[in-house]
Amino acid sequence: MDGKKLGFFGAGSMAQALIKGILGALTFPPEGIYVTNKNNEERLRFIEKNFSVRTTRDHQALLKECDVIIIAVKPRDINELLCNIKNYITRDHLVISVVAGVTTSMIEKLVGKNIKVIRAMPNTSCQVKESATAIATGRYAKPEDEEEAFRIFSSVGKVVKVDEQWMDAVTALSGSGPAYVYLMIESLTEAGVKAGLPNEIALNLSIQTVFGAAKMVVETGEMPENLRKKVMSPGGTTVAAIETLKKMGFGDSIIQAVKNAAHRSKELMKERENYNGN
Ligand SMILES: NC(=O)C1=CN([C@@H]2O[C@H](COP(=O)(O)OP(=O)(O)OC[C@H]3O[C@@H](n4cnc5c(N)ncnc54)[C@H](OP(=O)(O)O)[C@@H]3O)[C@@H](O)[C@H]2O)C=CC1
Ligand SMILES: O=C(O)[C@@H]1CCC=N1
Repeated sequence: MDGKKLGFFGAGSMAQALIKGILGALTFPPEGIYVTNKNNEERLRFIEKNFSVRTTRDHQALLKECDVIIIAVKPRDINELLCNIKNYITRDHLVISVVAGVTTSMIEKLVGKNIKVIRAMPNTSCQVKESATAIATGRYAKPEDEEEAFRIFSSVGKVVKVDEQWMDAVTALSGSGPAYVYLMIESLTEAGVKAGLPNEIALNLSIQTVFGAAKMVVETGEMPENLRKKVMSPGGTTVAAIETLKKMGFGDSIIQAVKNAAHRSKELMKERENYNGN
C-alpha cells in the first residue's frame, strides 16, 4: 500500500462487490476508501457499518481526498454525475469507470480535460476475489496508471488488457456472465427437485457440480470439450443429456444471449450519447 486513497461514486451491487474484495485483499485499508452515492442515505449507513469505510455526501470533498476514483453508477446517470463533478476532477486523479457502454473518450469529453481514464469491466465475483476483469486505457492514462488499475483489479481476480473496441463483447461475456451461471445452477436445482430430490440437496449438489467443473478446467488446464468427453460414458446417462441439450439449442441460446447483451451494450452507448445531445 502506498497511502493512496480510493473513492467510489456509486454504492450499489458492483461498488459493494469491489469494496468487499478490495478490503479482503488488503489492497486499500478501510480508512483509505471513501464512498458516495446519489441520495440513498440508508445504503451509505449500511456500507459504513458493514465495511468500516468512510462515506460522504460531499462529492467535492471526496475528490479532494482521493487519488483514484471508481465510477460505478448506471450508464444513464454518468452524464449528470460528470457534469456535477467535472470542475473538481484534476489531471492528478486516475478515473476508473466500470460503467457498461461508456467509452474512455466519452468520459474525457464529458469532463472536458485531458484526464487519465481507464475503463474496466469486472464482474460481481470481485467480492470473492475471483472476478474476470478486462481493462482498456484512455488516451491520457500513462503506463503507471495502467499498473495501478492492474494492481486494484488483480487483487480481486484475473485481469486482461483489451483494445477498447472489445469492451461490448467483454461486458456481454464476463461482465454479465455470472448471471448465466447462476441461471444454470437454478435450472439444475429445479431439475433435481423435479426428479424427486429435496430442494436443499438439489441446490447443494448443483452448486458443487458447477464449482467442481470450473475448478477442473482451471487446475487441469485441459480444454472443456475434452473434460466433457470424459464424463460422457458411451451409451450412458450423460450422452442422453448432452444430446437433449444440443437438440434443444443449449449452446446456440448461450451464443445468442451473449450477442444480445453485446448489442444492448452498444445501445446503452447510443442512448447515453443521445441523452447528452452529442
Ligand atoms: N452489477 C454488475 O454485475 C456489474 C455492473 N457494472 C456496471 O456498474 C455500474 C453500476 O451497476 P450496479 O452497481 O449494478 O448499479 P446499482 O443500481 O446497484 O448502483 C448504482 C449506484 O449509483 C449511484 N448513483 C447514481 N447517480 C449518482 C450520482 N449522480 N452520484 C453518485 N452516485 C450516483 C446510486 O446511488 P443511490 O445509492 O443513492 O441510489 C447507486 O448507489 C453500471 O454502470 C454497470 O454497467 C459492471 C460490471 C458488472
Ligand atoms: O447488466 C448490466 O448492464 C451490467 C453490466 C454487466 C453486468 N451488469
